[in-house]
Amino acid sequence: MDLRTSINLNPLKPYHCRSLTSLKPLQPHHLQLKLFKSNPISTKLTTFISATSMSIEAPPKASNPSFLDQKESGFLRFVKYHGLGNDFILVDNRDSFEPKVTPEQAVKLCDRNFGIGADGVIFAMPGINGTDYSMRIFNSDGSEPEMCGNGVRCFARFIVELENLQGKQSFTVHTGAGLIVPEIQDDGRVRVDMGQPILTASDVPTKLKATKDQAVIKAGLDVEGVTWNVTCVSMGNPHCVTFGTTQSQALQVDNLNLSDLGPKFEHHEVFPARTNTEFVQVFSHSHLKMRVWERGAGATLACGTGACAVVVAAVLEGHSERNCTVDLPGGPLEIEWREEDNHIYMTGPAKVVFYGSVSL
Ligand SMILES: N[C@H](CCC[C@H](N)C(=O)O)C(=O)O
Repeated sequence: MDLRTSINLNPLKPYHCRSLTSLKPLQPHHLQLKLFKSNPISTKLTTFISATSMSIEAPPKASNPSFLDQKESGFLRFVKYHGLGNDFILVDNRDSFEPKVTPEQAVKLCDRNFGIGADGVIFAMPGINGTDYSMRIFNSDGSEPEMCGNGVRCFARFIVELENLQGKQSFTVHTGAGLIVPEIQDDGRVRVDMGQPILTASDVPTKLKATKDQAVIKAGLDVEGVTWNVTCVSMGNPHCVTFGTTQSQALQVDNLNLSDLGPKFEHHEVFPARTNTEFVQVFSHSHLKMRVWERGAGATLACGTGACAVVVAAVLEGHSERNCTVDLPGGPLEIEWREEDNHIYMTGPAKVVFYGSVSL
């Protein structure tokens, strides 16, 4: 893999690194860093930099689409985005329903040591059944989830760049979770209609016995001898939300060892499609804090669908109101589970990190 990166990034947050032994290590000469002082399109000046010193400005304005239009044979152009540190490689796939990157290539691209580094790869594809666009995503382990909340905010910003749109914009997006409608707000954040939560146990899916109206609410889940109280919610993708164990009802989420706990939930036999797991601390009836172990991606800095599932579980268990701020390690999301239409609305940022091209 030959990686060429034109960097317009804010200082990268320290990320967890994934070690994948199956990858051939990149040779130093493979990595050609180009620092664009401004918009990568118009810049003639490129400065080759030593890796030790980088003073980098964010681009003065979003790049216009010609960066992505330029076709370098054998190279895939991409834009790196993040939503509260949950980061993605975005690919302009509007000309085809066939992803330009295979799941196996996605694993290599997502690797934080030998690739670009990301929690997933997201494809902007043509619309389906009359929607403006469709979105597909591969997790960093190559699996394909139904939906991604932080990802769809990045997707919306990406579309604005590609189509050179200005101001408030809203699109219809077909996803594995059904119709999703993101809207760019005046302050640049993205508000997303995430649809309705799915609570029927068999649809999450989970084999746990329903505790109320076919839903699994505050049920006991045994994880290596410890019984956790869990509520299971699907946002198109499965979530297991816990506020504590039968021994300790009030979690201190910063004290949890997610690397140890997370996989035990993700691969638990009661979750036939695996699960994302959210560990939640309640600050007040409108303020929650969570950490997440994501299916197919591990501990991430944020999870949009997870934050939605957390508010649903918090309301159902009586911990919170329907309007909440959810603090994630990467920052806060505003979540509203609206009673009138039973839809969940998520509002949060999505930021460009850098533009690049990579040979597959
Ligand atoms: N790993 C998740 C997909 C990404 C969800 C998360 N990044 C979000 O923002 O919703 C899954 O396999 O269901």
